[in-house]
Amino acid sequence: MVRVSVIGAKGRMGSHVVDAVKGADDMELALTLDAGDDLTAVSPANTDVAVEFTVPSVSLDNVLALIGQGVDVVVGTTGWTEEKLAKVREALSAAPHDDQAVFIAPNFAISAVLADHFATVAARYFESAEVIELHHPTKVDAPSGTAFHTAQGIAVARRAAGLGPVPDATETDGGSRGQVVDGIHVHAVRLRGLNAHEEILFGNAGEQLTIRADSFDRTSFMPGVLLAVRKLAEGGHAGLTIGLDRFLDL
Ligand SMILES: NC(=O)C1=CN([C@@H]2O[C@H](COP(=O)(O)OP(=O)(O)OC[C@H]3O[C@@H](n4cnc5c(N)ncnc54)[C@H](O)[C@@H]3O)[C@@H](O)[C@H]2O)C=CC1
Ligand SMILES: O=C(O)C1=N[C@H](C(=O)O)C[C@H](O)C1
Repeated sequence: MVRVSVIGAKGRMGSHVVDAVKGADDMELALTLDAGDDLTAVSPANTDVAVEFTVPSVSLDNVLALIGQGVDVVVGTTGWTEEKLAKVREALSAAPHDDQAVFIAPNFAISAVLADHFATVAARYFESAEVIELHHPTKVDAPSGTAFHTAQGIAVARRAAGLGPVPDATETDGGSRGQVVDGIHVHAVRLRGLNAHEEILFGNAGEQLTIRADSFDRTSFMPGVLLAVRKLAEGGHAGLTIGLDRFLDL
């Protein structure tokens, strides 16, 4: 049995993870912690894998603390920058065990992971590309971690194909053109009734491709979370791994 502790267990995602772990035949729920709880309670004596879904402002500190405790960590919290990732890699290089693993995914839903993947495939064939993410109005960060990751993937693919900047004649902009991530405009919608959605728009003269992923319910993220837990528990993923695509045969 894989012993799983959940950090952020009272949150929207954390509470779903608690239920998913309880419902998995090969896992048992170890500790459930939330704001104010002491992470040093999590250790190899009680936990094989910790799952972290909290808020971007605290996630790095939590992950560093869990590495120090010697447990593998699956992270779903957003807000990861290159600087933060470098701190995780540094902590892992000084970790208690050589084979210690941290896995971070901007999105655990198969629809979103595939949309992201298809976008990187499509990117080199189109002159224009923009990303629109649409979420519930209780989300604290914008743009979504997924949209940020998608835009970066498109930008890398465009550069590799020798494409220049996206065409855009805008001269006056009060913010309507969204946030520019690596040259790709990303727009964030917050609307009651939505959960987590992303549209990736590609355009050429006279044609358009739209790739859209919809997570209507947080249960959509749970198979991906459990897959990541199983992958870390079986070993062979030492260090920092980013993106569920790494565990799918894409
Ligand atoms: N990777 C993925 O597939 C997904 C990622 N997310 C991301 O997961 C994160 C959490 O989202 P939600 O669950 O909707 O947020 P939420 O606000 O419902 O839950 C966050 C939880 O973390 C707790 N918390 C705050 N500080 C803490 C600390 N220092 N230690 C332990 N717990 C602490 C809060 O009390 C709360 O219970 C966000 O960054 C969100 O973007 C959300 C959905 C899917
Ligand atoms: O806060 C959310 O809800 C979500 N957060 C993640 C993100 O920012 O990409 C994943 C998904 O979009 C839901």
